[in-house]
Amino acid sequence: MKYFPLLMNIDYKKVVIVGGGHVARQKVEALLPTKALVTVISPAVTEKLQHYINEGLVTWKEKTFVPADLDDAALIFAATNDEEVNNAVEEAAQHWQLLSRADAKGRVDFINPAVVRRGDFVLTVSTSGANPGLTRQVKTDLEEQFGVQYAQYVSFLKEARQRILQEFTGDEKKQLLAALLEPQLLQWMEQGEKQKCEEWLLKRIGEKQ
Ligand SMILES: C[C@@]1(CC(=O)O)C2=NC(=C\c3[nH]c(c(CCC(=O)O)c3CC(=O)O)Cc3[nH]c(c(CC(=O)O)c3CCC(=O)O)/C=C3\N/C(=C\2)[C@@H](CCC(=O)O)[C@]3(C)CC(=O)O)/[C@H]1CCC(=O)O
Ligand SMILES: NC(=O)c1ccc[n+]([C@@H]2O[C@H](COP(=O)([O-])OP(=O)(O)OC[C@H]3O[C@@H](n4cnc5c(N)ncnc54)[C@H](O)[C@@H]3O)[C@@H](O)[C@H]2O)c1
Repeated sequence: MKYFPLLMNIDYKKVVIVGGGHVARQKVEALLPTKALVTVISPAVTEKLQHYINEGLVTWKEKTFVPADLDDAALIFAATNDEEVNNAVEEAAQHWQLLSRADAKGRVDFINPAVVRRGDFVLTVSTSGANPGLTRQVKTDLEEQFGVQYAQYVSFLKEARQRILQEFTGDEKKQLLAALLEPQLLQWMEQGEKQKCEEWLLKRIGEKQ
């Protein structure tokens, strides 16, 4: 299967997860950084999920699945350990609702990549379902390769780029945008020397207007 990768804005959209086990917990954790409105449908939930429910981060309907649970959902996760229930979720999902089945059976509108988040910097990995274990392994490698300092680095790059776009045009703009990716800036950020990055920028583009 050739999946189409994208980063989706699901803020304030309803997301229904059917099932309250470890896989449901993984899906919830992937959704937590967003402002999606998440409801879990399940007679039981894991301890971690119970914690998110207590914190008001997720709504829990303590019951078995019925089709009306999917009303108004933009995204649906069928994540129970019972293929019949996952089939019932699939049957109840409207054509305009996007469905993901954790058991990878039947209709699967989307699958979930592994995600490494460093602020605005987001790395995703998938094997298109071929081997989720490899996906996890590569994610772990990426976590090491792209450490937490990337959040600050990308935040600096964002602000610097916005200023360049506002204040320069043509070749000058192109050259400044290219210079911004000099390895030296990342090295300074890794050494905790953000000030040097700011100075570097000021030297090239002048004081803030
Ligand atoms: C990335 C990640 C995100 C997430 O879960 O959201 C994710 N699986 C993760 C881990 C993981 N999953 C499994 C293992 C055990 C090793 C193994 O079985 O290989 C491990 C490894 C571990 O946990 O260490 C078992 C498994 N997974 C699926 C099936 C059903 C099947 O393939 O038939 C079975 C067998 C169940 C059974 O035994 O019956 C199916 C899917 N899992 C996917 C995503 C989608 C394709 C991802 C891709 O393209 O590679 C897809 C198709 C659907 C979906 O769920 O979206 C998450 C990364 C963790 C992280 O981020 O750290
Ligand atoms: N995508 C992945 O990463 C991945 C990994 C492992 C397993 N899986 C698949 O996902 C399934 C779920 O795995 P798990 O580890 O979360 O299982 P689990 O046993 O921990 O959890 C299953 C959950 O489904 C709930 N449930 C059962 N019947 C229900 C119903 N009628 N209505 C609502 N909820 C119901 C249970 O209460 C439980 O909370 C597995 O069976 C497997 O097919 C996927």
